[in-house]
Amino acid sequence: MSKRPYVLASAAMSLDGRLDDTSDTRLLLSSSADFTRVDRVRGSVDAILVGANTIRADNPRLLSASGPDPVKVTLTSTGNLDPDARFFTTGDAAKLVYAPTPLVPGLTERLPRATVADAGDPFDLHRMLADLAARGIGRLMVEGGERVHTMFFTEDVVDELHLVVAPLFVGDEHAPRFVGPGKYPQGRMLLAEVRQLEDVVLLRYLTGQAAKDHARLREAVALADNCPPSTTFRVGAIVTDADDRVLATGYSGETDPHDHAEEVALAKLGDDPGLATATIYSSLEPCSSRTSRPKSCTRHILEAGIPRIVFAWREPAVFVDCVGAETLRAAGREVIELPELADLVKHTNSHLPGVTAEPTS
Ligand SMILES: NC(=O)C1=CN([C@@H]2O[C@H](COP(=O)(O)OP(=O)(O)OC[C@H]3O[C@@H](n4cnc5c(N)ncnc54)[C@H](OP(=O)(O)O)[C@@H]3O)[C@@H](O)[C@H]2O)C=CC1
Ligand SMILES: Nc1c(N[C@@H]2O[C@H](COP(=O)(O)O)[C@@H](O)[C@H]2O)[nH]c(=O)[nH]c1=O
Repeated sequence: MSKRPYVLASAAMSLDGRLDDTSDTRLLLSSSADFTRVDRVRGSVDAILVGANTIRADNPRLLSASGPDPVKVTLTSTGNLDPDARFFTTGDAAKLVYAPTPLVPGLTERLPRATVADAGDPFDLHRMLADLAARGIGRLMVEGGERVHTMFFTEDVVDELHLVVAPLFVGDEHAPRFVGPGKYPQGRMLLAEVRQLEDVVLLRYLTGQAAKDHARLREAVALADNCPPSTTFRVGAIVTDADDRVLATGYSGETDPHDHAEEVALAKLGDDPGLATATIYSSLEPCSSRTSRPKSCTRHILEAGIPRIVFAWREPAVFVDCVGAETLRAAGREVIELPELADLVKHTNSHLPGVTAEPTS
């Protein structure tokens, strides 16, 4: 299977599941606090995608005030796009238009501010995603509308969904829905977060590997409850193989007061061949320097050859300035941070100076 970006689908819908009404003006479903959140998510991704019909209906800018503007992406089968639409005229980031092969030369001439990319003939979503990955897009936010969300979900290429429910009805059967009929992946998604933002509710769901990572990391976080009383960090770690089977677990102080969770788990594995395709889950960013022992957990992970590291809480500068995540990334390892679980970890570490946790769900 070809490489594709991490796909985050985002939508705001009414209580009757509509993305908009059928009037000429765009229906604001999000609250002001939610628009601020959406702006932050836009600032955290590499690219943002909407369907050509959303450009025609809303004339969106798709910019971010809170981060670098993401690359803008759209897709069309007709080429019916206005070169003066705000999608093309606002922001400095690149604009990409994916179209079926026969349309590419004509559209390239008509849309001078954009790069028109070949999506195959017929249009191939997987080819488009592979092309985005090849252009360096690691995280793609998909804002809709209905046809686009339907296609991404039925093709099973969504990793995360941010669904906002607004407290109003649209009541028009011609208004666009969040998604239409189709053959969707079976099974339940993982509900990772529920957040109230003024009068709307954000539901954050995860699928596939993203859901597995979240669930395993939660287990690693809970392991830290076994740590003996300590004046340093209380951390839990789990090593899993390529099939998500647990190879080993560890927690701080498990056998000796100086033990770190990751080194305890790794010491149980020796040179297990499964390490070459393993993932290590740690509630805290792996340490990059130590006073009590010669090797940092970052060094242990590098020497064990583990290719994937998932952690929740970036180490705060309580004792040292940690560069574990940067060091592992620089060495070519895949490092995934799930900050939504950081408050749980802070809660277990509230004995440390300056560490306070928000209430957790
Ligand atoms: N509330 C919210 O969060 C959001 C609401 N919206 C709303 O959604 C509505 C638009 O939704 P909808 O009408 O479904 O349109 P979409 O925005 O999903 O765009 C559909 C268009 O995208 C292109 N397209 C889709 N699939 C393909 C494919 N496989 N190959 C080639 N091109 C493809 C086609 O363009 P073409 O016709 O040019 O061939 C198609 O008409 C608007 O009212 C907008 O306000 C949109 C985003 C977010
Ligand atoms: N109406 C609506 C959304 N609509 C999305 O926002 C786009 C407008 O972007 P911009 O012009 O940059 O502000 C619009 O085209 C559609 O993709 N999004 C949401 O989170 N909540 C909402 O209620």
